[in-house]
Amino acid sequence: MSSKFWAELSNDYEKLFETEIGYDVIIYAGEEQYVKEIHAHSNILSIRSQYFHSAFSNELTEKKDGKFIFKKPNISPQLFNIILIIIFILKYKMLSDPINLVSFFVLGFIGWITHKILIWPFFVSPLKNIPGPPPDSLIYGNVKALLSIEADGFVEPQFKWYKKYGNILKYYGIFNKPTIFVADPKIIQEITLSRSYDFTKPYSNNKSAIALLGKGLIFAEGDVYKRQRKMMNPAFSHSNIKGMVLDFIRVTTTLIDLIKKEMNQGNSNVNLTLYISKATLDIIGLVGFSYEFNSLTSKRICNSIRWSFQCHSRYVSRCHYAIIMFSSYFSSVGHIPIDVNLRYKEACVVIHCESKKLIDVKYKEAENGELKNKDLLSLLINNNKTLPDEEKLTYDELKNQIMTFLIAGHETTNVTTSWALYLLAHHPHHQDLLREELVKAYPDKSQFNPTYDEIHSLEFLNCVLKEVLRIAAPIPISKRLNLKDEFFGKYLIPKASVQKSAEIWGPTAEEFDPKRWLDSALIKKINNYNYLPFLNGARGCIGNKVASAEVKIMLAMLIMNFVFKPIEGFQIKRRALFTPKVDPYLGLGVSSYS
Ligand code: HEM
Repeated sequence: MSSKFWAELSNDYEKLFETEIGYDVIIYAGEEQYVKEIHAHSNILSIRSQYFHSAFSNELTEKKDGKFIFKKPNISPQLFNIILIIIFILKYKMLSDPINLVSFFVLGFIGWITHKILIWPFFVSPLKNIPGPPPDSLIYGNVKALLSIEADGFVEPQFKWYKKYGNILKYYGIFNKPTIFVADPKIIQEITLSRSYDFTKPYSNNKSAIALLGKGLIFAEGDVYKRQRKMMNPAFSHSNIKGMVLDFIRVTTTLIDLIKKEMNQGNSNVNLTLYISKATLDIIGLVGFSYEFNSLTSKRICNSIRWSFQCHSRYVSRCHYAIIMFSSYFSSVGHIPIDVNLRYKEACVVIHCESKKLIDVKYKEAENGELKNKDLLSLLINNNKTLPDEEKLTYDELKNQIMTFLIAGHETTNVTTSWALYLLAHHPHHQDLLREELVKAYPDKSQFNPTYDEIHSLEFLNCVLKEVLRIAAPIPISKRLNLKDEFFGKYLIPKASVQKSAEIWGPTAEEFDPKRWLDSALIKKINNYNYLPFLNGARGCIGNKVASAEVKIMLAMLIMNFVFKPIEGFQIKRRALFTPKVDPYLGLGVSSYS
């Protein structure tokens, strides 16, 4: 191809941008992992990279008042590319020279792949000098190591890297995409607190989750996010959460009855995974939207339960994880009609229909005045009615919060309770100490009916929960993408690493020891940036008080009723995916405590 060809192509490209999305366009350069301004369209390389970029990404960013904001292109990138191709074909009469046309695409593709996998990550990327592990493979970089199942306790792979390479390191993602891990409390403070709005959740990684959850509080950004969070904060107030305690107790009582029933049938080794998962689903159904999933007691798997479990099992499956990773490069991968994609799509449709039904019922009830229930959704609807139009949540935004609460509030508390029981079973001394505290406070367990404040006044229970969240954080990684042109492109904040650093937690940092939370010298060293199971700052977990009260009540009631022990010869591993799960399941020896 002649330089004239590229120069003219450059003009076409520029015109297209000018007419369709304005001149001052910033490309969110997926392949380069940092936002880059297109200063001029004269450079052949940048045109090539923009062209290929636009073929594989679907978001563009615009600069306004010095800030980068995400902007959907007026035309889809796919359409954009098709238009470009048609222009080439018409302009250069490529159809009359098919060899030329094919070689254009083949060479372009080979060049792009070589640049992306072999040249850019090692020789061009601004991250090239940051230390970190070498890639294990050209295709999946270090991702396989990150996803490996941990058999030796709770030490995540990134923690091993962090020990070797320091608290700012780089690993390679799919196609050797360099990604930064930060375990430096000062940088974490900057990202989560002082400049939290300069760092967004990376859209390309979250496309699949957004299809499921919609842009509720977890995935909203910018001003939309601020409006949603401001509007939703009051629903999570201390006084509202106090009212949820009875629901936590009611569901846990059913859970205890079921475990007792299984024991009465002669089973002393119990698979607790499904019980706990169902209990936390029932709880979030009640406190989230006064919805009776009754998953613990119902034999029939009704649609609503099926969609929830379906999306979890799909969502965490390795195959789906691989698809999520690859679809951040090739969005069409998520549309290939294979089983995993079809079932995921089906789950999304069912979820949206169920959420719509739920919200329509509430809207109808709300026509007759204020909703009486104190679940989160009712509180949001009541609050919404009082707000001026510009502050209100739209119908879709409210609908998206249903799935947001369900996913954010079910899996996290499920995983926390499961690991708490596992750890207490493996540390019988701490299990005994906890039971001692509980029995002292509530000698008659049938009268266990604590208030919100009473449950938080139990000191050792508090230590146990904090330690579980430190050693087995349910969300061990938060991903962020900088919107400003930073030296580093993309930050991954491995909470697990700051939460297990020997510098802060001492030589027993990797061990489960709830008593460390009684050490006043240690407490002085702990801050919001070296202990962050709920993250902190503007995007910290809105449900942290709900979660703490819920897990504490479940644990307290289970420990007052049962003694948990490991099953000899049965090995439990930690599956290092989104919320690290118990693998294959939480099997524990259970005996009654009376
Ligand atoms: C032990 C249980 C829980 C843990 C450890 C936890 C942890 C977290 C973390 C780390 C984040 C920040 C994620 C990120 O930005 O990368 C988060 C966000 C969030 N969590 Fe939780 N969570 C828990 C329970 C809950 C519950 C019970 C609810 C709802 C009832 C909830 C609702 C949310 C929501 C809506 C967000 C998004 C907040 C925002 O961006 O403003 N979480 N959670």
